[in-house]
Amino acid sequence: MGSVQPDLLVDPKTRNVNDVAHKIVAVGSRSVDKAQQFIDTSLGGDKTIKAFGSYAEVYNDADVDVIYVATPHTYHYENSLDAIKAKKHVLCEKPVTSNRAELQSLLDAAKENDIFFMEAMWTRFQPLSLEFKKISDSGQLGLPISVHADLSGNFDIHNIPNTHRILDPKLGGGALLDLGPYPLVWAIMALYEAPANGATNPTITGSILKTPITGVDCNTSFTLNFSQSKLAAQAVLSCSINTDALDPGVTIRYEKGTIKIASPIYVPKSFVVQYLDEHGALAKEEKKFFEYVGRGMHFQADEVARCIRDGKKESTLWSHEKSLLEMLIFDEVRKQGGYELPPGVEKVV
Ligand SMILES: NC(=O)C1=CN([C@@H]2O[C@H](COP(=O)(O)OP(=O)(O)OC[C@H]3O[C@@H](n4cnc5c(N)ncnc54)[C@H](OP(=O)(O)O)[C@@H]3O)[C@@H](O)[C@H]2O)C=CC1
Ligand SMILES: O=C1OC[C@@H](O)[C@H](O)[C@H]1O
Repeated sequence: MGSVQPDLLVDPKTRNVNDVAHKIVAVGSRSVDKAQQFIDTSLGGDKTIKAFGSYAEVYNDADVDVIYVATPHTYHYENSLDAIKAKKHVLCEKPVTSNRAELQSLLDAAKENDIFFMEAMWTRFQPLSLEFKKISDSGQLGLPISVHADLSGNFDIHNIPNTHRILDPKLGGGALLDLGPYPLVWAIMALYEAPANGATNPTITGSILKTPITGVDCNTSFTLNFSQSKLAAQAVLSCSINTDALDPGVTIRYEKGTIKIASPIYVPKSFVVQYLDEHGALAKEEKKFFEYVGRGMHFQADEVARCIRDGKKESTLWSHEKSLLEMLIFDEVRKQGGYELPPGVEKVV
């Protein structure tokens, strides 16, 4: 089961949104009882929501416009493809697929079927991120020089079953695919999207330490050099499944200042901007706080609704190009780190 649904119940007016609204029409599960249980426990028992015992029934329901895919990573490709073939728009959880080839195949199918498709990179749409982007891109801090970002989580890997999605290689287990999208989204926002970079791809170096429990990546770090444009900047990114997250989780240094993003970096509630004087000493510090009703997943849902209303097939803020870059980076880091998914798991290679 996914996690965007409870946020869809929040009145959009609480976040000053008046132009779009959301309605949960159906919940699909491999078990109808589980679908009904989710409706009862997470969606207030709303009798108007249909409980289906298969995903196909959701894809084929005439009242459904958009499918939210929130199965384990290695099922995103086939679930999204089935939805697209049924002519439904798709919001698919991160990481969007197991590899870049699967994503390209999905994007081809979305184009052929004239369907909107977006990876659920919810962090990109939060008000904090929009405010961060204004400051970062304005030039008031000068050019960005480096991004240090980490997302780790202690999943108690010695005590959870090997079949847990975080440990099972068949489900794309490990740190990179699950947690890696979040340090990466900050590097993409600060560096890839920086006006001076002009959407130029970085060079990629990755290192992986695997857990002997199942062989998935336990501690992964990757660096991205953005130096083929007017920018000369480096992102140093990391993720682990056996330790807690750093706080602040993201530090971005610029020629004339620093921005520190509070943990958790997937839904931060504050950041600090430090302005340096001409001697490099701290001249001024500003802290910005963000509050809203809900967990913060509704902002991406608003984007999906607006794009579909306006006939768009992709979001500008989290475009297909950015998801493709993400998968290119993850493929390369897994290659350099020697983490191969079991044969047959990747449906397109
Ligand atoms: N944006 C965010 O903050 C978050 C995003 N995620 C993303 O959402 C996805 C799902 O994560 P999470 O909910 O923790 O995962 P779970 O392991 O809890 O699986 C979610 C559901 O997927 C269904 N499912 C379908 N096929 C399988 C299978 N072979 N094995 C196990 N479950 C299967 C099950 O539903 P059923 O039996 O009802 O069909 C299950 O309840 C991941 O890709 C993750 O990256 C996760 C957490 C937070
Ligand atoms: O998307 C996510 O965000 C929070 C993490 O704890 C979780 O494992 C991940 O899937």
